[in-house]
Amino acid sequence: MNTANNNTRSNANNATVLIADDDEDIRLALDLLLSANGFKVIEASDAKQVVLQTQRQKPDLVLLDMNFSRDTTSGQEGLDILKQLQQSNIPVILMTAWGSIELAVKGLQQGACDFIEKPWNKAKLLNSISQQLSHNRLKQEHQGYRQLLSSKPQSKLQNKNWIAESAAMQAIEQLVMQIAPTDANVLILGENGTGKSLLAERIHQLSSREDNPFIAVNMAAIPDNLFESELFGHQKGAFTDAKQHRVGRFQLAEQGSLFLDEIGSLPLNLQPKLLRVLETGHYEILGSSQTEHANVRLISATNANLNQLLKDGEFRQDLLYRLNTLVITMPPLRERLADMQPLSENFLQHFGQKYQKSSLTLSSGALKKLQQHSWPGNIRELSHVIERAVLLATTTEIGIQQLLLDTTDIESTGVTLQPLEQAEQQLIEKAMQVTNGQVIEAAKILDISRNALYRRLEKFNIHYE
Ligand SMILES: Nc1ncnc2c1ncn2[C@@H]1O[C@H](COP(=O)(O)OP(=O)(O)OP(=O)(O)O)[C@@H](O)[C@H]1O
Repeated sequence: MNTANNNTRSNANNATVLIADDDEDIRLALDLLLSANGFKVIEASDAKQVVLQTQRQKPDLVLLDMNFSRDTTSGQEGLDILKQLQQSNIPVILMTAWGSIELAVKGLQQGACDFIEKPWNKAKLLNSISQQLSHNRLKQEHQGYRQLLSSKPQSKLQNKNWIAESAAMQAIEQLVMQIAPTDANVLILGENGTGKSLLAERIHQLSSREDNPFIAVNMAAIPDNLFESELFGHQKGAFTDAKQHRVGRFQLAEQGSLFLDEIGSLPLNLQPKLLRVLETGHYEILGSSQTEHANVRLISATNANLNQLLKDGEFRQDLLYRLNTLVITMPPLRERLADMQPLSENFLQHFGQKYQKSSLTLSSGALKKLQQHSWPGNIRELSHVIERAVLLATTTEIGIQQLLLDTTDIESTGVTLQPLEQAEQQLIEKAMQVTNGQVIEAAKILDISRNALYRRLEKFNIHYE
């Protein structure tokens, strides 16, 4: 038996097909063909029976003749039944007389999924039935997933406080408020643990798609040979290991947002496929020849240097242009020191609850220590440090000792030995830069008074408002 027939058999899987035709000989011929290929067959010889059989036996597919009464050729009868079948969500394949393309097109426009000309080609007919059955199965599975997703009690973001008090984060907030309601693709850049994933979800929550799914995919965690199936889904039997149907992430995110994290990990040979969906909205489920249409907003993120990947020929320029309609660069934690206290207090409260230690506070020494650390792992690292401190706490105040931060930070911040006054000037310039020139906030970071900072700004001739 050839592969097409094997696929038909595996897709038949006891599927029930209703043959709706007034010609007894045609019903018999089709019955023989379909039964021999593993389908359960029921029959209807007039319009009334079609509706009745559909309600009672709930077939998985209907093969519908367009002209029930032998002497009519208008096809109106078939179109009328088609309309009634639409409500039941059962796929319908039309059977039309040879040469009646116009009628077939009308049927397709009104919701039929395919058409077959009489006299039929056996392999073609079996193939079409098999494809429509698996497509419908995928559709149902997909609806099931979406119901599951929409019944999620709370999103990740609703459980978390979004902290953005520093000047750098305030600027990002302003941008997010502007771009979230649009459908534009967004690329989020930034070091590990800076909050790229949380920001992606925030953009989704602030968009008109908020009631639809937010689907996140970590591209770095997918083996190369499974990318296509992960993104676009596959049909049973599409490749050796495809034992079950799989709904792709594009389909799951339909009407919602798709977040592709670590986009730099997308293999070069698959980049044209993603580019095609972004350009045309079209893609195919693996193993199916039917073209699907995606309606998703794409948010992607990476900590990789995409420009370097471009230079090295590992990332396509045209794909980057599609992804980076809008770019947001998350600042590292060491450049948003005004967020250190609220972030730490947020984690203190969270882990205090988790480990049943209430009313925990940070000593001023501990806060200063946190502000001096270089945080290569950014907010994720801060959350781990605070979790450990909560576990180690013996009183309600967390001190420097519980933070267990070593003193090697200076090396990792890349500070070089230089005249003290020069270092002072550099620190002040940096503080003014990360606070967007806000003197009060910069003074807080440097832990000096506002007047002391003004004096130094004058001394070093640094511009301020
Ligand atoms: N603005 C914020 N307010 C509160 N918590 C935050 C904020 N940003 C990030 N976090 C927390 O920091 C941790 C890391 O965030 P997230 O996973 O979004 O970072 P990421 O940049 O996507 O990391 P990676 O690059 O490793 O994928 C999470 O626990 C997240 O809840």
